Amino acid sequence: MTQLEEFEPLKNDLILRTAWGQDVERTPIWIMRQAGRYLPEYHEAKGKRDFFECCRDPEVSSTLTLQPIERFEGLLDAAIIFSDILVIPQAMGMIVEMVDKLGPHFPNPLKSPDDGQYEQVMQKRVDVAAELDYVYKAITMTRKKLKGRVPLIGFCGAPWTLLCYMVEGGGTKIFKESKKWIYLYPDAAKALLQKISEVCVEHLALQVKAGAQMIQVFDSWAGELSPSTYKYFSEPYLAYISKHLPPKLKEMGLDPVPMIVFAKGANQSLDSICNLGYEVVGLDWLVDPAEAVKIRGDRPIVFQGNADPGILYGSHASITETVEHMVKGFHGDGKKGWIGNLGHGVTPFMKPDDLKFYLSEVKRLSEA
Ligand SMILES: Cc1c2[nH]c(c1CCC(=O)O)Cc1[nH]c(c(CCC(=O)O)c1C)Cc1[nH]c(c(CCC(=O)O)c1C)Cc1[nH]c(c(C)c1CCC(=O)O)C2
Repeated sequence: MTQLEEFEPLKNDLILRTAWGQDVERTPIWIMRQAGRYLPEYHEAKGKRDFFECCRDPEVSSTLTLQPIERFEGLLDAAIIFSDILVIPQAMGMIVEMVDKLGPHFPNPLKSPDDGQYEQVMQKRVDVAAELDYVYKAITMTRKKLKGRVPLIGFCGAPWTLLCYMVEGGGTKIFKESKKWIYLYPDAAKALLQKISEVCVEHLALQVKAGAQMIQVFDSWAGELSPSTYKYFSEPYLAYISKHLPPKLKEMGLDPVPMIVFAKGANQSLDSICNLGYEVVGLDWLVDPAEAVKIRGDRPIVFQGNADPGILYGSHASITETVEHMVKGFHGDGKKGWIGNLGHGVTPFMKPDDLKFYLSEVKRLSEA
């Protein structure tokens, strides 16, 4: 039994049926970063609160999660809990701040295996349930407020992407520290990746226990690795998560949930990503839908994506054209195997009405 009694039954389970590989009536759709700064109501609800303060307040987090569901009523087929991938480094004992207009900042990033911080992070026994209790409270509260309108997605960052943030101390264009870790201290990097992976499994399992009905692992920096270093520093840990989450859920008396992996920029490894044990593989816009379908072959993998988010800066005619191209490419073999999304998140500069048009075009053209 995954469902706590107080949750209403789902009125729209299209995305779950699609993720499990069933034939469906149309393509379900949700959007990465569908909640956030491009929505005026986000700024209003957030007020003067700091970003992580919003994540830590279940009432605020659930309000922000529901905003796109309410604005785009009937056009989104899933909600994603308002939280961040960087709550895991925080749970592991690191300080992370969100600096306005700059993004995340770690005042004390991990510098080398012999700085005291690394030792501390590696030694710390992480009590995930206690540290991230606010995420689970937000999920349970959001499930109640959703009243079964659409399923709720939980998520975490992939070990490789989290390592990048923990050693860089924030965003970067050159990945100097991350590359130093893998090329100078590969064993220490692998030990850290393993430790992060274990926290990821626990965090995902507890999100499902709290009410998440599907999960996504975001490997936003997968594209910074070469095919061979990706195999060594990212894939084994993505595989660790997909291998250990289902038995962990079983042990906790919970039903399995569909798992999505999004390894942005790692399209050269798409064939092996299709073997990682996830039901759904998220695609960025650098891979053509028909090409991805060819690489998938007859494996029962569902794709998610993948229009260039930049189409939302363009005309409605170009949005329609892009959606037609995706429908043709992904639906080559019938109305299954595709969850609509963009190839990455919406940006603060996009107009909600243009996103609405994209959502309605996927709906219209995929059911035709
Ligand atoms: C890399 C990453 C992060 N966080 C996340 C990723 C993976 C996805 C991706 O690749 O974009 C994931 C994430 N972050 C957020 C969500 C919430 C749910 C949703 O998708 O709507 C999710 C799923 C909220 C957020 N996370 C963040 C915001 C903006 C916060 C604000 O300034 O109000 C939101 C709404 C902040 C954040 N958090 C992070 C960064 C780099 C930033 C700053 C980015 C920027 O300035 O655009 C780390």
